[in-house]
Amino acid sequence: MEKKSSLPPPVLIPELGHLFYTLGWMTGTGGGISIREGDTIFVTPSGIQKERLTPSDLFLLDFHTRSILKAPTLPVQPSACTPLFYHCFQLRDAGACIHTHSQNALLVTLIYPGPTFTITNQEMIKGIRRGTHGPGLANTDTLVVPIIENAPTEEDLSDGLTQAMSEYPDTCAILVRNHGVFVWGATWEKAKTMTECYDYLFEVAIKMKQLGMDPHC
Ligand SMILES: CSC[C@@H](O)[C@@H](O)C(=O)COP(=O)(O)O
Ligand SMILES: [Zn+2]
Repeated sequence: MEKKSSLPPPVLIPELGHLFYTLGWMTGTGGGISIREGDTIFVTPSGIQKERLTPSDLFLLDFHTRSILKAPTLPVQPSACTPLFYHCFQLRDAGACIHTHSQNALLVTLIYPGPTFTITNQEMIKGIRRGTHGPGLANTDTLVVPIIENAPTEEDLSDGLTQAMSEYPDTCAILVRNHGVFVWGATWEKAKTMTECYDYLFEVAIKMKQLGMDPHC
């Protein structure tokens, strides 16, 4: 059983931003984090260093109307990823969504030129769920992650993201070529641990290919 965090999202999100920056997932202001708590969506501000966020930097939005309930005092907009986070909340019933610019995520989109990343026979596949609320996969299952093409703005990724969500109903992640990955989960803990498992598997696949090995065996 997972321990429930008592940290409110405005405290938790800056902590996660700092951690993800140290992992190289959210450098140069890239990436984003959003958490849903009931009818309130907490989202990172646009263009702000993720490792330096404070609780007062977070936006609070209404889940149904998308209107801003609370904004930082700084002249700043909610993350450009906000429409994509909403797709995760509204189409996949996510409780949290993490967008990283991890180089592992980016590189697999280059070494898998087709529409999906796949890997099998890895222990860490067991850390990924079949759909937002489904059971964990088996280590012998083939993990499939759709890859969509990048676009000039984050908002332009909406069509590709929603199409991939409907074509791959079991996935909890979507890769964006030359860009990064969106991962969601039922809770922030599940979104975080699955992002870690996905990133680990992306890195393993890159290294296997470098060694001339096949990630599908
Ligand atoms: C380094 S700029 C990256 C952005 O264009 C975007 O891809 C991103 O991930 C973050 O957008 P933001 O609006 O700052 O939350
Ligand atoms: Zn991005």
